[in-house]
Amino acid sequence: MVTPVIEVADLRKAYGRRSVLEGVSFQVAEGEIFGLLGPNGAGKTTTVECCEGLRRADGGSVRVLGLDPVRQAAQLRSRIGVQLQQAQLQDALRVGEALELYASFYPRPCDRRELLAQWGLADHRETPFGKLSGGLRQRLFIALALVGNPEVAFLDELTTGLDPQGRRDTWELVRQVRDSGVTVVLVSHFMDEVEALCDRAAVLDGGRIVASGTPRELIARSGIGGTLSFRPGGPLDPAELAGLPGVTGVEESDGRVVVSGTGGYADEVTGLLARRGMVVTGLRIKEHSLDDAYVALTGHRN
Ligand SMILES: Nc1ncnc2c1ncn2[C@@H]1O[C@H](COP(=O)(O)OP(=O)(O)OP(=O)(O)O)[C@@H](O)[C@H]1O
Repeated sequence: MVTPVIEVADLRKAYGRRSVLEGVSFQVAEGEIFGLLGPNGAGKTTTVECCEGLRRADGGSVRVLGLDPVRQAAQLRSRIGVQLQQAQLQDALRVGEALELYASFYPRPCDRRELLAQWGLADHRETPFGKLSGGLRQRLFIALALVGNPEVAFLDELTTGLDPQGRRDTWELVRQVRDSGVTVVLVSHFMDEVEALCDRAAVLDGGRIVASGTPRELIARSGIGGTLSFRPGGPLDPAELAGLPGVTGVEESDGRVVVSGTGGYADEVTGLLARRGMVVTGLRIKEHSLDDAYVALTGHRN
């Protein structure tokens, strides 16, 4: 990895006697969308707040853009953008006023008109915060995180409260933000979101990172594999299939053969069928999703 934008090493944090982070380490590269996943209470927000300089770690080290978020807070603050998890604004504050207020905290804020248009808020410039729908509030919070032209944006619960189309639109906008050179750290509960959006992700559980990598790597690492099923055109010995590398199970029902496996098991099965000259029909391959991998890695249903 080229010089990482975020370097977290052996991060430790306790609230009173309760240890929440027990040696968390990960790195985020420039210009990537990095996801932080984990069950409720896993310590995601605490980790991100240590990166933002909002919380002081008990041990370990955190560097963001090469800066110590606590000791060099003033320098860092102007270079990062933060979407607060349960952010609230005064009901009477208008959308345009909120953006101007947040822009005033930064030395090089972006063009507010463009930002409003980009996030579909142009027609709501004069709308008071209290009158915005849940979806528009969410878009405003994201816009507020970006108004300072940050080099790193921390987005927490990005699409909570958005409808399916709104979520997809938001993902596309976040990709554009990434493509413009901003590094994005995304705290998310939604596996489909991480799978669709993140270049890499880390799974936090029990105060530690239990796995990290691209969504594909996380699925592969969880060892859950997938299934391949078909109707054979002639007799086939299930024991022969079961003996192939990566195959973890073979079942037959209703004339269909269902082979489960991991790694390159599917290539092994199709190779065997080809060697036997076996014609099959109704071939289906089902790969497991990041959702399945998450359950396998953490033992929690999301
Ligand atoms: N200020 C605090 N004082 C005491 N305990 C806290 C404090 N903040 C968080 N905690 C506890 O620390 C644990 C980790 O919280 P944190 O918010 O970091 O987790 P999270 O993974 O972001 O959870 P969620 O997905 O529910 O937002 C939780 O059990 C929480 O109750």
